[in-house]
Order: sequence, then structure tokens, then C-alpha cells
Amino acid sequence: MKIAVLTSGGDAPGMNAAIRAIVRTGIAEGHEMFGIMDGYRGLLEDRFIPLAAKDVSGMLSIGGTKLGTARVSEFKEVPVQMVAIDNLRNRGIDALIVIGGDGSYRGAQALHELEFQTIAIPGTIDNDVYGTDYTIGFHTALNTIVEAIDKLRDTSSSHRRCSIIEVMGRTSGDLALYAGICGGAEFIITPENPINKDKLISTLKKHNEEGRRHAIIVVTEQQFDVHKLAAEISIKSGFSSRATVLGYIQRGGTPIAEDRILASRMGAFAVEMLAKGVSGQCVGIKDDKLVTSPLSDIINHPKERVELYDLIKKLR
Ligand SMILES: Nc1ncnc2c1ncn2[C@@H]1O[C@H](COP(=O)(O)OP(=O)(O)O)[C@@H](O)[C@H]1O
Ligand SMILES: O=P(O)(O)OC[C@H]1O[C@](O)(COP(=O)(O)O)[C@@H](O)[C@@H]1O
Ligand SMILES: [Mg+2]
Repeated sequence: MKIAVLTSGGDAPGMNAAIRAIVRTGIAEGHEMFGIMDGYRGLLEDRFIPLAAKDVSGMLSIGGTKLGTARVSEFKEVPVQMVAIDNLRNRGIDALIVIGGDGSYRGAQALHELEFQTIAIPGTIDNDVYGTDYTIGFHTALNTIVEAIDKLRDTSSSHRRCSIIEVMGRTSGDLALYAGICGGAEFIITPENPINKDKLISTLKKHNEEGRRHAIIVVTEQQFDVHKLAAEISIKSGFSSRATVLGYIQRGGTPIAEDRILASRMGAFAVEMLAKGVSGQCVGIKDDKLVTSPLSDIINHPKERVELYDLIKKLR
């Protein structure tokens, strides 16, 4: 087979490890392998590159994606998707592997519906993909955030301050939730667990009166203005507060071992599934086993984390 791979949406640590596994597994199994530059953008602009085993040397430990990535809003339109299919067919490509998040999955599903053999691999720091316990990049971003929280606690407790840390995740609270548990946060505010501001302030007032030396609040992005919240907490609870927005720092960096293994396993598995004729499916890991699920079931299916939110309340 001729198999092409692209990375799409926000880059995630471990995407390169997945590309490497795809190319090396593909070649070992007798396939011809191609990379497409800059996600769906390069697919529309016919930017394919042949990939030999040596072309993916030294990639395992590098963050981001060597194939480049993009956000391409027009890819939602069927005539635009048809251009992509024409480019794939004109090059004689038999199948496509899309590495990306929930948005990229919709593009992959569209290509499958247009009868092009397509499989997807979850690559996003957000961990917002149903059908897999974890996405490639999530654990590395989580580690980066936990390190940041540990540092912020040092300075917060030195000054007796409350520290608000804004993390990424879009509509998914997983980064905030997991980082909050690891970092001993008093409060975790996410789209799934919105703020009760009065309760937050009254609890912080109590903690301040008890003489606690610090408080940590982890917040998913786009919930509210964290700097304004810090000012309000300082005034109303008496617990002096500061906010830190972690931003892109949490998306880059060398993938940790967990993401390298996950990416290597998923990449190799995706190639094997394509050779079996699988299409319109995404690769996932569930209870440490590789699985596939139909893309049509995965899209629009939120993850539930009730147990972990209950844990937070006990540990506060
Ligand atoms: N409904 C859709 N139909 C087709 N393609 C889509 C759709 N939604 C998103 N995409 C494509 O996937 C790309 C990446 O999606 P995005 O949500 O930005 O990142 P991620 O895949 O990491 O979640 C988008 O820029 C677009 O090209
Ligand atoms: O790269 P941009 O366009 O600034 O987007 C930021 C978004 O990308 C992410 O880092 C990753 O999201 P995706 O995987 O959906 O692309 C989000 O957490 C964040 O909201
Ligand atoms: Mg996404």
C-alpha cells in the first residue's frame, strides 16, 4: 500500500514518535510511506514528501511535529475535502493516517465518508477525545504543568499567597483536573466543574484565618479573566492572590516516556489496521489495550470524570 500521514490541530509532544513508528512499521511491512506537510493545509496544496526509515531518525525525543501542523477552517466544506481526495488519488495514495484531536477527527471522518480509507490517532494535549483513556501529549503537558505548580507553590507559601494557575484544555478540564490533583490544588475550576465564586471566596477566607501559608487554584482557560479573579479574591477573602497563565509553555517540550510509548504503540497499530482494510476508525488505548472505535461514535462524546472531581473535594 501507499500510506500517507499528517499531523493536524495543536501540536502535541509525541506526535513525532508516532510519525516515526508509522513510517518504520509501514516500511517493515512492505508499504510505501509519505508525509504531508502542515496538516490539511498541505493536503490541499499537494505537499507530499516520501519518507524512508532514515528520514525519521532522531525524532523520538523531539517535541512538536516535524511534519508541521495547521488549522484550516475551510476543510469543513465538502468541495474543499474533494480537492484533498483528488490530491491523494492523483498521487496513488491508498490510505491516510491523521494524527490530531477532536477537530482533526471530523476531517478524517469526512474523508472516510467520501470513501477514502482513513484512520485517526489521538494527538492533543487536551485529552478531550472519547474512545481513548489518554491522548498522545497529554501526560507530557501534565508534567510540565505540575512542575510549574510546584514552583508557584514555593513562592506562594513564602509570601502567604493564593496562586491561580490557568492551563489549556479548551472545553476539556482534564489538564486542570489531573494537574490539580498532582499539585495539591485547593480548587479546580473547569468547564465540567464550574466555579461557585461565593463558596471559593468564603473557603479561602477561612483558610487565610486558619493561617494556611498558600492556596492553589487551577483553572481551565476561557472560564474567566484570572487576573480579575485574583484581584477579587485578594479584596474579598483577605488572601493575597496572583494569577499565572501558563500558555504555550505547556504545549512544547520533549515527550516523556509515557507519551513515547503510547505514540509508538498507536502508530504501529494504525498501520496494521490499515493493512486489514479498517477505515473511519480511530485508535485508542483502553485499560492498556489498543482498540479502534468508529470516528462517528467518538465525535461529540464528552468524557466523564465524576470520580476524580469527588476526590478533589476529599483532598482539599
Ligand atoms: N467539522 C469539521 N469538518 C472537517 N474538518 C474539520 C472539522 N473541524 C475541524 N476540522 C479540521 O481539523 C483541524 C484541526 O482541528 P482543531 O479543532 O483546530 O484541532 P484538534 O484536531 O487538535 O482538535 C481544523 O483546522 C480543520 O481543518
Ligand atoms: O494554537 P492555538 O490556535 O493558539 O490554540 C490554542 C488551543 O490549542 C490547544 O493547545 C490544543 O488544542 P487542539 O489539540 O484542539 O488543537 C488548546 O488547549 C488551546 O485552547
Ligand atoms: Mg481539539
